[in-house]
Amino acid sequence: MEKQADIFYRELPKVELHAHLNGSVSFQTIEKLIARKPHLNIEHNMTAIRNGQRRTMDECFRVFKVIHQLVDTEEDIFMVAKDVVNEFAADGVKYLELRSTPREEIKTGLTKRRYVETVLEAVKQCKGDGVDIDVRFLVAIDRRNGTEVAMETVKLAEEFMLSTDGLVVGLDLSGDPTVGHGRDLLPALVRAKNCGLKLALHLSEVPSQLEETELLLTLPPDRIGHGTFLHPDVGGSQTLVDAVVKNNIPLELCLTSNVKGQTVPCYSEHHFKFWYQMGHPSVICTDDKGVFSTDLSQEYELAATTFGLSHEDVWKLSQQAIDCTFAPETLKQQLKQRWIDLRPRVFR
Ligand SMILES: CNc1ncnc2c1ncn2[C@@H]1O[C@H](COP(=O)(O)O)[C@@H](O)[C@H]1O
Ligand SMILES: [Zn+2]
Repeated sequence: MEKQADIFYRELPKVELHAHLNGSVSFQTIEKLIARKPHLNIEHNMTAIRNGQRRTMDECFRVFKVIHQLVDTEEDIFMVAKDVVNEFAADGVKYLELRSTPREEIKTGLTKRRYVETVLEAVKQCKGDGVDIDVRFLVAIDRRNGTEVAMETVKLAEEFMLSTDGLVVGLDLSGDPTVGHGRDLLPALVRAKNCGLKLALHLSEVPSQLEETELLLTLPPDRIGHGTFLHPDVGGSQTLVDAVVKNNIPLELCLTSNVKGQTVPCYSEHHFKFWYQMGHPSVICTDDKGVFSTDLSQEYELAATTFGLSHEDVWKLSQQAIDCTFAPETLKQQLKQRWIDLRPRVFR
């Protein structure tokens, strides 16, 4: 991260709903990982995209491969998860839904189950340490791994949902959007939905996925990641927009991620404008704060300066995000009270 957001945005209580664990690893944590694994010869410029730089989606996905090389043991995952949770808390995030793809690393003996357990242990330790943030977890399906792995992942997520006292709340569908087809993953997603897992799906992140998007919208998902190419001006369709509006599906919008990954030409052309103007539930998120060198305060500030939002508009935006969480009703009420309590301090 190169520049800090204005104090208003940092003190604003925030909800983060779209954060991939390994994309959220900070510069400082990468330093520690590089020191643990000097033989990999990994340098900083291979793990983060600085301000002003742009990458193709393909290049972005190569960055994740590098980070995965650095994060391949239980100890690494534990440290990464703890650091990421602490960093979001330090940035004023009061409620975080973290997502990550369970990985198996034969070399280090890591299993998918241990992977998830380790992340959850880190989250619990943060809670025990009194870190001021509520965290929930979404198990991620990487779309490039196909039908069987997707089904396995859903079964794992289901088990964790039932055994973790509400810490695991849902499922994410992510991975390189140019690889694979949603149709192959539909049975797994249907099963997830039927067993009570909430669905947060990356949808229409790249152009020309009308058919896949239409199909996945029939589920329907509980939230949409990006939805960059849903609306007709960019090759989507009114039918898709209508389906999203009719089902009132909130969008998770990640400005810097989309601009640096070049699916959106510049901030002012971000589809935030389209959905926000319609009054559709839109939640500002980071996606990968480490990889894209940002944080949630900066993303709120960017949205405000780009689209001329007042402090009052920004406050409403962060407050309305509470209703888009997968948190139980009691926690939503607690969060709303937190916002009321914190308001005088933010607007002092
Ligand atoms: C830039 N837009 C994006 N589009 C789609 N998937 C993305 C993504 N950013 C991140 N991921 C998904 O998250 C993984 C890294 O975190 P975890 O190892 O799961 O914690 C990536 O490998 C990819 O599957
Ligand atoms: Zn994402």
